[in-house]
Amino acid sequence: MHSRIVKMESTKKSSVSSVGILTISDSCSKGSAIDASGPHLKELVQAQFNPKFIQYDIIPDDMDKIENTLLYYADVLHLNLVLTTGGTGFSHRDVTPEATKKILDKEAPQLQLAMSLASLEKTKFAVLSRAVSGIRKQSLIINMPGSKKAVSECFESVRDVLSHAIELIRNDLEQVQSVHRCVQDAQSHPPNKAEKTKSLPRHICPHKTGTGDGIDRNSPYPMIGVEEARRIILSKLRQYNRNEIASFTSFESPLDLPPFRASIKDGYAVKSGGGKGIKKVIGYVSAGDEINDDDFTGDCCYKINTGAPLPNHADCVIQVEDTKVIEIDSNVEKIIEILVEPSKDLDIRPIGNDLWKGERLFPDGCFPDSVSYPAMFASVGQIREFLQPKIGIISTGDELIAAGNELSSGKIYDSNTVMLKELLHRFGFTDIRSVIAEDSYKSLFERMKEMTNTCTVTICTGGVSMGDKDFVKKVLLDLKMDLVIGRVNMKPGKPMTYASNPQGKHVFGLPGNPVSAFVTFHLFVLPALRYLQGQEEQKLQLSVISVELLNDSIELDPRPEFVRATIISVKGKLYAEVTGNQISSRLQSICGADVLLHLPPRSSNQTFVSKGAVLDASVLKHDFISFYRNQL
Ligand SMILES: Nc1nc2c(c(=O)[nH]1)N[C@H]1C(S)=C(S)[C@@H](COP(=O)(O)OP(=O)(O)OC[C@H]3O[C@@H](n4cnc5c(N)ncnc54)[C@H](O)[C@@H]3O)O[C@H]1N2
Ligand code: MOO
Ligand SMILES: [Mg+2]
Repeated sequence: MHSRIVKMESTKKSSVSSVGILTISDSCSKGSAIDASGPHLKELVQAQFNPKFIQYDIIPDDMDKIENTLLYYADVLHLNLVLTTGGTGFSHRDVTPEATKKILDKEAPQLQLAMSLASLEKTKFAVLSRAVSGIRKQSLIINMPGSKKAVSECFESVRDVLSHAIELIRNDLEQVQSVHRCVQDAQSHPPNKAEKTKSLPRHICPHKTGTGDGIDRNSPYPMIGVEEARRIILSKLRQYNRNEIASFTSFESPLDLPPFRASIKDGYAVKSGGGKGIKKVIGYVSAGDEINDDDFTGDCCYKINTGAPLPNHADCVIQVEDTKVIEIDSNVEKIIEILVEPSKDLDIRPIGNDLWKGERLFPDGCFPDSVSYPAMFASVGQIREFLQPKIGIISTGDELIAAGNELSSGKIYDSNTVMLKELLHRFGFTDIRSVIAEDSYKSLFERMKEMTNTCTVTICTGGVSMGDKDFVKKVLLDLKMDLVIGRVNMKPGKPMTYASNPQGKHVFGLPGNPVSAFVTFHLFVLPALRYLQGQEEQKLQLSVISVELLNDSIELDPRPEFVRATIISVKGKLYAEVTGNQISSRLQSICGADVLLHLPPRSSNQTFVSKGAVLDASVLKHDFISFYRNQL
């Protein structure tokens, strides 16, 4: 897919602030034809709406690609308006309407009628268009034919109603989503019928999505679920960084291992044809010796060590335990007796037994990690470090003083930088730089620009919530990054922010509270870093186990909660005990934290979890069992 993001400064306000233009054409996608209708649509859209953001792509006439791109535009980019051009006719490759119908929530046939009537005034061939229009989530999607003239006519016939159509879609869905969120956050108080109507949203939802200014001071960012946030981040990584990820299937061994026939035992190299009995010891072979090519008779043998190269004319090794010394002189064995019948190839590791020349270092389904990757390369003579994404840490805050310095009034020590560095080391990431940014727009803008220029992943802490010095989101938008996550429905970590750009740069704006940063690092940053190391997608998240709760009772929060807990093994069964007060400023709650317990959000039929509840828990470290006991 050829992809280009065009962003413009807005001068007049329009409700159409983000537009997708999708050219669907085999020949334009291959480069054998030049797309005229897509760029023309872009000019028309720009003149009509002056949107802040236009996403323009060219893809072939392929059902799956069309469907996936439309889903990406509607579900991930949340574009207001999506105009497709091409693939609407009668030829066998034309499948745009079929792919579009598959993803629409509602059809809007009158838009097509308006466009058809306008086109029919110019040409009777307009009846040969099968285009469809409709709504998916908050996006209005309209198919148009694949010529410059046709898109002009079609756009002209509907352009005056598009802005209003989008206002209707956004208001409607905003309302529904706000109610849904309130239900999620406070399920003990489900909205009644009146509350669901547009004019009566009386229930004050603490997490409702607003404009963030004027009288509506709620965050303008929708609060999405943890799983949805993970999906969005992964889709961005796949979109922007897939090609950078090394394919482990391509590494082949340049040599055989072992490179020679090697003895598996300490013993005697013999000719199996010589049978058992008395043998004259005609030499000693140790690991590292050259391969011996001298022929010998069946009544002779070589003393040999494990790993030593087998003499070329021997075909069997008899271990020391199956022999007897008959004659020895000054510690040098002269004659021995073989007590068992020798058999060909016994205790010999053939050439290429462990890895043969041309064999893949990392077979299918077996992905390397920070140990096996450099070790496998070293075994075939190559020095290779495991993939190390460049990582930048920015801690924001005028209050921060680095440990080791004197604390003055109103200041606190910076623990986030140290914690994140140590976590990165724990998980094998070494290419790290860090900086502290002051709580000013200028300072943060400069630090963020610098970091995003040099690093693939920037982990920023603080400055993502609602304060007048919380500049992270604004800076990311001004750096023209796609800010696709502004809040997540979780505790702690609600203001978690994520943005990326087509250059494959990713920024995680973690909340400043130290425990919120700890939790969101594990749930969102670590999987992204693992992706960039080439890890298998199923292995990006922390391992999840089942544990039994030891605490008497824990009150549930309206948000799903990730609670730090210590693991106790009682005869192999795993129990979890919460690490004290869980307020997100109390760093001490990560002391002794072996897992993050997943607590469900409060609901009308569940307001707390009690002792004995079986819960999922994300494992934070390898040595995750703190105590072993015989009984509780
Ligand atoms: N009006 C609202 N206020 C807040 C909301 C909200 O929804 N509405 N959300 C709260 C939640 S939840 C969190 S979490 C925090 C997130 O705050 P920020 O990401 O904006 O972070 P800061 O304001 O910069 O700092 C918060 C807190 O953390 C301390 N901090 C920051 N950096 C460090 C560091 N490197 N080492 C140690 N401690 C650090 C900072 O001093 C503050 O105490 O917002 C709530 N507010
Ligand atoms: O989500 Mo904040 O992280 O509750 O403290
Ligand atoms: Mg703040």
